[in-house]
Amino acid sequence: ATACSDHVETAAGAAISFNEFGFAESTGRRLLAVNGSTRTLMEDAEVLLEIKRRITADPDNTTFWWKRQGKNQALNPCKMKNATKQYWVGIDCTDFGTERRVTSIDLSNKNLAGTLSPLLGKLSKLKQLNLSNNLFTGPIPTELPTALETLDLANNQLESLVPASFGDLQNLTSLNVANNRLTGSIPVSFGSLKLLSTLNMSGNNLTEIPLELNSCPRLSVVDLSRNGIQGIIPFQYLENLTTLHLRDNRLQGNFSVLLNTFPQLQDLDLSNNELNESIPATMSTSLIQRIDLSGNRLTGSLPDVVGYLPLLHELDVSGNGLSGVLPTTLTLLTSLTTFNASHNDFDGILPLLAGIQSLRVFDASFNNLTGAVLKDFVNLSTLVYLNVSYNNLSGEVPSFVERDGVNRNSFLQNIALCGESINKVCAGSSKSNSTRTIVSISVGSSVAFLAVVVIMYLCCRRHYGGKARSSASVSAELDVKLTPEEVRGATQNFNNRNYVGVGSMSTVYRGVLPDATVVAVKRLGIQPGEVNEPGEKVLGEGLANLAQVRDWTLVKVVGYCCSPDVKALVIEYMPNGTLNNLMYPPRDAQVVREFNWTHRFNAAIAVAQGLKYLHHDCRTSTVHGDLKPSNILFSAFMEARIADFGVKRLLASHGLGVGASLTSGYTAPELASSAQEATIKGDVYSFGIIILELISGRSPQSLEVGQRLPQWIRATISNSKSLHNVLDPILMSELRVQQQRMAMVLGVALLCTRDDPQERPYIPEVLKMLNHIKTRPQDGSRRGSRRLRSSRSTQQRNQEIRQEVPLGIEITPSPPATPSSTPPLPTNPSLSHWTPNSAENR
Ligand SMILES: Nc1ncnc2c1ncn2[C@@H]1O[C@H](COP(=O)(O)OP(=O)(O)OP(=O)(O)O)[C@@H](O)[C@H]1O
Repeated sequence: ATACSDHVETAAGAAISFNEFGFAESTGRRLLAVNGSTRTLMEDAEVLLEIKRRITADPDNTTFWWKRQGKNQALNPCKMKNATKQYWVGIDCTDFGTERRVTSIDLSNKNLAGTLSPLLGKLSKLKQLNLSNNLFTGPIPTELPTALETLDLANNQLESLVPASFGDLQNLTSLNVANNRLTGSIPVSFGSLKLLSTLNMSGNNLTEIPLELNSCPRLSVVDLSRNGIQGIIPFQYLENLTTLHLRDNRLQGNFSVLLNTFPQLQDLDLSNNELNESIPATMSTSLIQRIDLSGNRLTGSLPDVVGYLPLLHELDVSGNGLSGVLPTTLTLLTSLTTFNASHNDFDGILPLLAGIQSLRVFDASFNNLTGAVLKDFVNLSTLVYLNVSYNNLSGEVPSFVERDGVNRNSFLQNIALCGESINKVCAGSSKSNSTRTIVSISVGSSVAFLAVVVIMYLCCRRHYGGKARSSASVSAELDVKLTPEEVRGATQNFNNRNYVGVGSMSTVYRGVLPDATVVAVKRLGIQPGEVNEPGEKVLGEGLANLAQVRDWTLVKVVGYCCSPDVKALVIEYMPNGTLNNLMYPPRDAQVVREFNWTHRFNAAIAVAQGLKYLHHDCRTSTVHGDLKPSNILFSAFMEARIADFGVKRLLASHGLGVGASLTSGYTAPELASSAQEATIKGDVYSFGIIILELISGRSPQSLEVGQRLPQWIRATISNSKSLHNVLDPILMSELRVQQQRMAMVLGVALLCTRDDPQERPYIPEVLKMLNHIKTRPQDGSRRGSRRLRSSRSTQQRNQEIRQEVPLGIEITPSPPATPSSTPPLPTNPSLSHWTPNSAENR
């Protein structure tokens, strides 16, 4: 009997000897005393049977032949030469003198579910273990085979602390436990892994990287992205490090050491962290090829030194607070393929990159760049994506060959740019705008309407940095009216193949415009003749107005069509679908798993930014009036944007769709019970419900009749004094690390959903609170004392939040920091590959 005898008893219960074919035979003796490591093939086989026993689902029958076979009930896990069937799939053996032993298990991608046997560690000769891409749950066994060289448990649902015993795997060269639910710190024992070369622990809930990783001299590829890792970057010197990915964490502090003391570094990704220093002025990593610092809070300039990195081919510093001119040394980067400096405060002229014959992607949008666009640059034949929109560029855009990604959309919102290629007549030019469909604001339409359009346009188009626009550019940029032929052409005559989804008043189709822009065409369900001719004209004007409301926080209305038989809005296509798609069936398990707290919190902040824009940053406040998850759409980079602003109200003002009531559960009580017009405080209520839904995973429509989500949540937490009973189970694994934030965000949502509209905060105040919660240190330490100028004092609001969430969780009152100008945008390429509509349409 041994400590593991319970497992042994379930095994064969008979001793084994080899027959002449190399098969083992039962001899009737008890077989395995798994007191230490396995010593024979038979003992290896017994452990494999125990591993199999822990597998609760094997839909492809992968382990079917893992059993005794033949007349003699022989047990041989090693594949016989030339065997094509009836062998133990996934097992490889190696000869050790006279004996064969199990040295490799590969059960990757087999849809297996179950738990990992603690006996795994007994396999004394096992060198390779690959159980990746399955559905294993439970903990990683603390005892693992000490001969292991490669261990791959990625893409399962393993849930535990990272065992300190990993440090005993002295032969380990590659460890991959990405995309599980591991928590806690990486153990300091990792410092003993002297042969470790590849370490991938991305997509877990890890919180700390130990300094001891610097003692792993062979480390070459490290990926710790998408965790909740806080604190400073601890790496100091690793001679062989080539790839370091730390994106989507909460790392702070200085990173100059990475660019100066890692001689082999080629690929550095620190995107979407909380780095707030400046980019180092010296860099000595001469092998570096890719640097991604996007989505941080970097300040200062982009130093000249980047131009002296001879092999650099990808540089992304977008979404920071960088300023100054773009360095002229960029022209020296002869291998550059991708340059992204968008969403910063750069000024000066566009760098002269026409000589870089490898350049494929150039994005300097949302800055303050000035000067002209040069002919050689725009005609660079390698360029597949160009975006210099939202700058102050001027002069005539030289003629160029339009192509995917390089077209007139590359130059949007530069007041002083003109030229035939962007359909805007240059002052003094006699050429008229000819071929394209400029909205012809008909002679018959009233001057008053034009004034309305111009005012709406001016107030609701905001440069990223809030710059005002002159009316001179307005008429030329109203290039949004499409003919029914163009809309039919884009959607292959509304072919069902292009069907995306349907709402109460419209059907949405995917479409492609002649310039290859992929769009969503929202065809309004208005029958020919339902609107008379004058009404149609006014409706067209209303749609044109909607197309002018533009901000990066909103789903862009690219154009509209208003003819007797086709009334449609042509909208930016959002490949990651709606918030509903991400949270509820039919949905993709991987997507759900990845729609974690960070994504949800970022989505809440993005929606608050969008509402702030609509309510307060326009000169004329715009009420959304129908905010709900199906009107929050996600871009390819998982940025949440608001859609459908004002559509239902526009239709209602024409007596259309009056039967299509506002979606229950999201409408504020004062509006649901009266015929009152939508209000901004009504939007705040709907927003609060959406946050409650993000936290609880419950749609207000899933509750019993008469029950409301805020009341249900208030009652549940005041009874249980715990977040457990209200939290979406998918977020449960993050609770320990994010508890304070979750509680505070919940408190904000409950403030927003107070019954009395007067008691609800305005959205800028909500945004400040959310930004503050996002930036506050997890340990609750206090920040500076800048005060929030709002209708209520910050202390009062903090007090209210705590009243709303009586959980016994310490919520440290501290004044909100001024929100950063550009909150980092979440990126998640794997989500962007997912097409919600394919699932939806099944
Ligand atoms: N811009 C877009 N990109 C991708 N998919 C979209 C886009 N706009 C809408 N959809 C999809 O089409 C569906 C129908 O959208 P629509 O706006 O017509 O209705 P809704 O907002 O879902 O409902 P309701 O009309 O009741 O408010 C959405 O649920 C979404 O899945």
